[in-house]
Amino acid sequence: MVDVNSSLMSGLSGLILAGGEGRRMAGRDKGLISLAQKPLVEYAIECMAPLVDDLSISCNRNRELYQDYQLACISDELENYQGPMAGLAAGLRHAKHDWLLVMPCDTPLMTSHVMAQLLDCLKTEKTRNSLQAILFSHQGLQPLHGLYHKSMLPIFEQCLAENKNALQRLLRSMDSIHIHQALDAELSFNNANDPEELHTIECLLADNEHNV
Ligand SMILES: Nc1nc2c(ncn2[C@@H]2O[C@H](COP(=O)(O)OP(=O)(O)OP(=O)(O)O)[C@@H](O)[C@H]2O)c(=O)[nH]1
Repeated sequence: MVDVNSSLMSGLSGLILAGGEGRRMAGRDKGLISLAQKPLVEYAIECMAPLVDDLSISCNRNRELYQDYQLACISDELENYQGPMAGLAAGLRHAKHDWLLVMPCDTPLMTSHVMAQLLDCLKTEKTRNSLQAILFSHQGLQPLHGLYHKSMLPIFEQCLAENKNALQRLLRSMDSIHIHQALDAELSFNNANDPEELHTIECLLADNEHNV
């Protein structure tokens, strides 16, 4: 298990992606959907807050509700929904620091301990200077849980301008990406795309609490 405190670094920005259309959730704003009486975005805030010193929410609707969390709310500044790459670009544009730690709002079982593994990969000067992104692999590449460097911003902007917003395809074509095999992360990447998956996660959460 990674020690979160030893992984803390000064000068890290954070972003929670909550700006999607939620079509598989009947168009509902996923970050605000309740799981065990708590909106999904709150799970992500609790996971990220111990790790970063400048946390923002990427949201395109219900700004007034997200503002209750006293965090900066960043919209994509693009017409229509162009996918998570648009949220990442806006997040990097507004980030105070060179590195941005990112997670989506729909993985409430993700923990600070697992996310901190990415910070450990940043510890050596050599790694820090040569990389543009550090991402998890867990049953495949997980581009929405990662560390992105500011130098990715022009790349994202160009892709978006050319309507090439497939994140996986872009990242797989780059060699300045480090991929870290996630440890102790059996359930952490389970995401709630639709009501059925949300129910499954609710049961897992109840089991977890029961076993503590
Ligand atoms: N800022 C921003 N975030 C997005 C956008 N699309 C998806 N996301 C976020 O990326 C994560 C994964 O989103 P998906 O489940 O693939 O897409 P979604 O729009 O939320 O849901 P569907 O419409 O059902 O695909 C979630 O945290 C979303 O909030 C977007 O256009 N802008």
